[in-house]
Amino acid sequence: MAAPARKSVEFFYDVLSPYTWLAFEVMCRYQQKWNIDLKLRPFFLSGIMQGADNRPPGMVPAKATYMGQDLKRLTDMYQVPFNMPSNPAEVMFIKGSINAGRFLTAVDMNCDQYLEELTRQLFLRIYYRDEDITEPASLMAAAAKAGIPEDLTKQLLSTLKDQAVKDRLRQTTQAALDHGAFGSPTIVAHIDGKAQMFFGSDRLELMAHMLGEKWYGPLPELAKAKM
Ligand SMILES: N[C@@H](CCC(=O)N[C@@H](CS)C(=O)NCC(=O)O)C(=O)O
Repeated sequence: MAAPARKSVEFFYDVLSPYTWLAFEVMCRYQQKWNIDLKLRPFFLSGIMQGADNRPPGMVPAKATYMGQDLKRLTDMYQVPFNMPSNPAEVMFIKGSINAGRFLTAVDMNCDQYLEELTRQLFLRIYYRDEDITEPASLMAAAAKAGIPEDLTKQLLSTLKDQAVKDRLRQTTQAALDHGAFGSPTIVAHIDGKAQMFFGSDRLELMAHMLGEKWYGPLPELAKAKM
């Protein structure tokens, strides 16, 4: 009997979103375990908020307070080394992620073998070491940790204002909006010819159910070792 066809799962994300880091790490843990092709698709969360007429939950003071506690508990459970930056409002609402989004897009367009590790390194910068992700030197440092050769990084950084890169980031953002996105992470699983959209790091169990895959929790390796 032929093996069942692999299902494709698109992971739309912006590294400015701390919940997205959780979902990203869990999806990376599961990508070899499940019969899926995981496609990382960097988008621009501000564009999503605008396009969906939404606003970041962190702008509502009670939600911001709750999110701080929620993320602390969740990141412990998910084993993701999260630290809230010293000035989260500056990081999220002033500095933003346009350069990081364009850099991830350029990497996706030219050398996507580095995309997963570069994404992780950018998350580590903002949400572990409280470091900048907007300046070219910051992107250089993340790229070096992700193993991208220095000359290639310089060349990619020189394309951040190119129309092709801007258009691609805009198109990816629009593609997510077309699937009904209103925040990050937005995950689109293509199941039996139908695109199913899931929002949030807390919908992965549901997505596994829809995919017909087994869910072992956020730490599948540990769960396996215990069995
Ligand atoms: N419940 C979701 C929350 C994810 C979330 O709040 N994401 C933010 C960015 S950090 C967002 O885009 N929120 C849009 C909204 O809540 O409408 C989870 O656990 O992952």
